[in-house]
Amino acid sequence: MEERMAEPKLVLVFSGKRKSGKDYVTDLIQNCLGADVCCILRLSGPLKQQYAQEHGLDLDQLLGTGPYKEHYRADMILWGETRRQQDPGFFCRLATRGAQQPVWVISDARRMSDLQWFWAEFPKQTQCVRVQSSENTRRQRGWSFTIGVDDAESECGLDSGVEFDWIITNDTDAPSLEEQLQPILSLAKEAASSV
Ligand SMILES: Nc1ncnc2c1ncn2[C@@H]1O[C@H](COP(=O)(O)OP(=O)(O)OP(=O)(O)O)[C@@H](O)[C@H]1O
Ligand SMILES: C[C@@](O)(CCOP(=O)(O)O)CC(=O)O
Repeated sequence: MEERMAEPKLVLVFSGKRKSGKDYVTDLIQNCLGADVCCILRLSGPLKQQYAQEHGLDLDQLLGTGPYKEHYRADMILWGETRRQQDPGFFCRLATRGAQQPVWVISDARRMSDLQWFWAEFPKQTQCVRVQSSENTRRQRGWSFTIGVDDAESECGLDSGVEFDWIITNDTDAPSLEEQLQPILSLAKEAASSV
């Protein structure tokens, strides 16, 4: 039985490479709109929860930004992929369960099957947003290329074949995030206030 209570007015599905700033940008959006209007949903949330439980790990650290998560990333990816092979929408359904706000921000789409799930469930509401940063910037934020992670579907699954509705460049020499996010915020405010 589906636990979802309300249909969202807008679903912003974010993707981007590691340390491109997906969390930073989506937090900014939520701060601008308010938590009563906009929720941040992470597909990796239920994945990490289940993975931590099965492996006796510290969920808070897996949800954080530090090296602990990176240590387990490759194995978490493989673990999640076995679940997705059986049911590609598994984590999408869990992550969106019970969401009530009119604007949903999905912070971490990684695979075409993630986008396809949102397009199928919410064809009118779904907009795809790519966050991009140069490798240099990402390195300054702690990224380093890892075989089995940065060359795998988890990081490369949306590199091509997607026409993003919006592309946000999160680099110091790009226009400010406030400026770049303006049209998305306007759209979200409009959607949230529609009946
Ligand atoms: N525009 C910015 N200004 C200052 N710091 C930033 C900016 N964008 C990102 N950061 C910082 O860079 C780090 C990585 O950003 P963030 O966690 O948002 O990336 P991510 O794409 O969600 O990474 P991951 O895939 O590892 O979850 C964080 O410490 C964040 O605060
Ligand atoms: C295992 C995985 O969910 C980790 C995501 O971690 P994060 O979004 O970078 O915090 C990535 C994946 O599902 O491929």
